[in-house]
Amino acid sequence: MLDSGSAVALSPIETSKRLAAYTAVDHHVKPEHTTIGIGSGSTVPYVVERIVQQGVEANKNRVFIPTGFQSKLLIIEAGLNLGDVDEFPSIDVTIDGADEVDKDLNCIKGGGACHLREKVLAEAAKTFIVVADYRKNSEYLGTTWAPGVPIEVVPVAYVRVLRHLKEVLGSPNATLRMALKKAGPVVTDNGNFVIDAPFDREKMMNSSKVLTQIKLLTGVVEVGLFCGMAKAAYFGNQDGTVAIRRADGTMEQVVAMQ
Ligand SMILES: O=C[C@H](O)[C@H](O)[C@H](O)COP(=O)(O)O
Repeated sequence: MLDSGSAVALSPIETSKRLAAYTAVDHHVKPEHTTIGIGSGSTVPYVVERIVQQGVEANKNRVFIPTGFQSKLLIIEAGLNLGDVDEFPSIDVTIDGADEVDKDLNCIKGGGACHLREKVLAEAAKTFIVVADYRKNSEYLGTTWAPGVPIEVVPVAYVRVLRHLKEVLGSPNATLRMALKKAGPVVTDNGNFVIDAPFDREKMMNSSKVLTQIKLLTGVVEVGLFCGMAKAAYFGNQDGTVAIRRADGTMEQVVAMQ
């Protein structure tokens, strides 16, 4: 799982993900960091790959905290020390993927239904960094990520929440996320369902308001809108560069180290 960077030729998209992940690790996972949050999705394996490349000595006293089942396996398979956020509630740096990131670093997350634990680890971190390929780099949320805002909801409340989203909050196409290789809905690592709720451009331009409105609905556990949380986002580009967008408004384009 973790040898994708060496012998196998990567597709342009995978190469972009790897560029972003490697650069973010090089910039933010430093020798003095001992607690590191590992996010979910298809970009994060490259984060783990780069951390492993820092060597056994660098990693022997570090603890890695996963955001779900997938990242837990990644940590174990890489031979890194596994911890949990209830034991390590303060994390030096968390690096995670995103489904879309806007110009102010607000993110849609939860395409893999992991956004509850991801948000816990993002909040627990002194530094929260996002890594993604160039397709996720948008001016406004909802531009390229069509399914909508992922919402984790307790099963007993999903019908009520869906109705409220459609009839009151202005998301007429909100749907319960269905599993692909199982009959019935996607069930999260926490035993809950996921609703995907698309909103129009005008609403998504004020994503913190959308977040607050949804979060107030009874039965909603967490919303896949991460507003004002990321310190920086790293986007791997097709030309081999990485675009870095920081929370302080600065932007930079760097040539990535392989
Ligand atoms: O629930 C899943 C997460 O929020 C992922 O971090 C997100 O879907 C991005 O995944 P990928 O790196 O595969 O695009």
